[in-house]
Amino acid sequence: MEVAESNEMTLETVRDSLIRQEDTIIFSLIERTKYPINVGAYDKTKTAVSECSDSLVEFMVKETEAAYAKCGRYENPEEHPFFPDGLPTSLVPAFNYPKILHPAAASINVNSTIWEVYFSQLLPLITVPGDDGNYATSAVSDLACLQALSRRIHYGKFVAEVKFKDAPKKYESAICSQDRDALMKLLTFETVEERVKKRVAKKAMLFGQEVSLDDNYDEKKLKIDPAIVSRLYEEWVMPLTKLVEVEYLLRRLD
Ligand SMILES: O=C(O)C(=O)C[C@]1(C(=O)O)C=C[C@@H](O)C=C1
Repeated sequence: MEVAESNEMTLETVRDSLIRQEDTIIFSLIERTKYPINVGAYDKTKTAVSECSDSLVEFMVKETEAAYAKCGRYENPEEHPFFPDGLPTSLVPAFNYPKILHPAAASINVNSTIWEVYFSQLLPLITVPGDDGNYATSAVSDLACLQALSRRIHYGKFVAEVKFKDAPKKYESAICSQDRDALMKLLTFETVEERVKKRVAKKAMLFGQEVSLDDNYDEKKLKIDPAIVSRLYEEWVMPLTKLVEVEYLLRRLD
């Protein structure tokens, strides 16, 4: 299957986009740290929404995504809903997005894994225990984090497309034999990953600093632990991006 030229996308430009997206992710995580974990927002026994028995956060995300869908957000190949079933159709004129990806890309959505990892592992690391009742505000903040992470992780489709276009021969035999491990090896650049981990830690330190015009403030007090941000990238963000890359490449010759 032929896919259109990658409209000037290169490995450098897709990596630049991933670097820019780090800022969005780190700022959204910093926002979420303002509130304690507020399990009430996720616990169906505490805040289940009466009509549908969803947790508050599920309800909010579904309702928000329905509005986004009507505005055409999910027509954009960079955007992926967390609850794709039964979304309304877009009510706005279609925009002609450049056809960069293989059509099979549309079937790849790892948001259910991102959701699970975010609430069970990531959130407890970046928040303090406790409950201040700010459930709706925390849930809005969660959605911002989830969307930023989802966009970054699914950007793996574009990274994989550029890698494939740059060196189709390198990937073809692993794709033909549907060899996930071989694909994973081929697309991994350990030195790049090391730089990503260091850079996100540095950004977390810079973005999370107190800024004051007074002399007596603690400039070492950080809003988020840079080591945790680095760990999130190492353990979840990069592995899930690579999972998306593998899933994409497996279908690239369909
Ligand atoms: O930059 C790449 O080549 C990517 O595929 C992205 C990424 C990442 O998630 O940051 C993933 C795999 C590589 O090993 C390095 C980095």
